[in-house]
Amino acid sequence: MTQVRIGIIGGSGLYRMEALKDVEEVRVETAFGDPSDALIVGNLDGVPVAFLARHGRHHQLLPTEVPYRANILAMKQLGVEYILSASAVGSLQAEIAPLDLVIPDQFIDRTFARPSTFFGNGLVGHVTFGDPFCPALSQLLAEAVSLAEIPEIKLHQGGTYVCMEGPAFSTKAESQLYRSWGAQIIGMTNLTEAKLAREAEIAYATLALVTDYDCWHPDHDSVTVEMVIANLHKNATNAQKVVRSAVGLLSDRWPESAAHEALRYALMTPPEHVPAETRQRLALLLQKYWG
Ligand SMILES: CSC[C@H]1O[C@H](OP(=O)(O)O)[C@H](O)[C@@H]1O
Ligand SMILES: Nc1ncnc2[nH]cnc12
Repeated sequence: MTQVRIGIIGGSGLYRMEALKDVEEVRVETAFGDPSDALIVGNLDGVPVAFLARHGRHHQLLPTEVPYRANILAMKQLGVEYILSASAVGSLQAEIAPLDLVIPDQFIDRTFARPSTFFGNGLVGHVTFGDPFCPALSQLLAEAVSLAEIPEIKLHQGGTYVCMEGPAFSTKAESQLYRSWGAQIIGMTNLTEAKLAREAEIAYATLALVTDYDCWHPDHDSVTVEMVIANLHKNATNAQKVVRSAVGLLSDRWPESAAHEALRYALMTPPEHVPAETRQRLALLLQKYWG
């Protein structure tokens, strides 16, 4: 199978990368089912990458329905070591305005109806997740924003992303609660993806595109899909420029990441006590340590 080291996951409003050349649609089957869509393998300025539309190319999958495990495992099967994610988010703070960019560094997990681990079925593992985004990859993404020279776009480096279950947006009481917790942005997808990427030893960073003020701001209307889409259309081109320059930087540096060794001290169950079927299903993640 084609091998690529860089994966790109596009969220709401980013269903394809226009600058991708020599594209091939790869239907990847995984032990956790089919990914959201075919992976689009091609090259960005000569660098091989694999692109995946998180909700499917026609946006058919709810945040709860996205097959996150299959998506991450499909990336791993292609050889991906770094994932750049692009996501639409609401702002929970006045100084983070619609159309701004945020590179988050923390999460608060409010999801409750989706699998978020590869472990279980006789294999217990606990990965370190204190820094849920890869700091080196996030720093590189910030440099890519400067390199992309996007006029009048403000970048916020760092920030806490509240990951809610959805699909309905938050109530005002919830939105105020998250503000009181000091969180900066809100979305419905990234926590699950980042956790699974960590378990798969893939470095993960997010470029968050702010589309709205959720529903807490007294001077702005509550978020609607129409609002999100209108703002995404305005900055989807910017997102692609940033991702493109990030891929260029990444292919020069291939930074070290603690994520690449995340399973070294995470596996609790001795291999001889793990059911053969579970070992088989997770072979790609375990083979480095268990042969
Ligand atoms: C269309 S608004 C809500 C939707 O947008 C975000 O998606 P993604 O993270 O894939 O860009 C948010 O998480 C919700 O899924
Ligand atoms: N306000 C919001 N809440 C949750 N997810 C979002 N995605 C974009 N805006 C959002």
